Amino acid sequence: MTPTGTLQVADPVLDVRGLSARYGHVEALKSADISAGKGELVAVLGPNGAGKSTLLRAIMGLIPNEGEVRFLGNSLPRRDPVGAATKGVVLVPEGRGIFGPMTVLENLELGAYKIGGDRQEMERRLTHVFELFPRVKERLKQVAGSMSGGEQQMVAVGRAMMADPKVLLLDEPSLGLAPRVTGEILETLGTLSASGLPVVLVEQKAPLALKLACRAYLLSLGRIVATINPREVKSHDELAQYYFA
Ligand SMILES: Nc1ncnc2c1ncn2[C@@H]1O[C@H](COP(=O)(O)OP(=O)(O)OP(=O)(O)O)[C@@H](O)[C@H]1O
Repeated sequence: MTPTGTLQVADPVLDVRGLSARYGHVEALKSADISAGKGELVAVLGPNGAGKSTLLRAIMGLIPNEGEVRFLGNSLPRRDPVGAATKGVVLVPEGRGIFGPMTVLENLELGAYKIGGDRQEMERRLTHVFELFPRVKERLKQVAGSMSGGEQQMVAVGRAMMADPKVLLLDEPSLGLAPRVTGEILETLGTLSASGLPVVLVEQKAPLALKLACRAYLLSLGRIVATINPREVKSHDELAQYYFA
């Protein structure tokens, strides 16, 4: 796992400028700027309640927001999550959001609902998911809710890939998972970004995310307080000043 890319993105696929969001009186996100270009995996780090999930929800238009989200050079409408997903901005939410009573295959096929009855395209996308997560292929008929947490996360990422994303947003995919399976999933995200797909990874486990990311944004109390080049972080203690500020 090696960091790729640079701190400057010339032509970002996703370019978030001055994005703010509030819940009632709580200003959860304050004028955040982040970007992700082709082949980049960028991490969003920060302690509990820093605003990481809010940032992803605001990018998707799931919550009221101010500011601008530019995607492939055009502004996304402020509150149109379905439109954003249809264009290729795809979120793997915290908690995975898979449909427990449905089979693994049904969950995956739902991710590609846009293509309708095009079986050939469906098979092509499924093959790609099986290459990424061979274990998923072995469990296609299993009810998704009966899988382990790690397997469910693989299905969640797989379902997002079935939508043929142009940028992939993930909210703490490692939550509650054992280190080995977390490593497997993060390594797959590294493979995806190396193949060109921009990935925005919200993660509390900073050391893991920094191994993969070309750039990390540190959120604290709703504000991006640092943009980090992971290659320049000598020890995790350097980040602690922001976590405990
Ligand atoms: N639905 C909501 N209603 C009111 N306040 C909320 C809501 N969701 C989040 N908040 C508040 O907004 C702030 C940011 O929350 P957010 O979930 O974005 O943080 P986070 O960095 O993702 O935290 P965690 O790592 O614990 O998931 C917190 O103060 C939180 O309490």
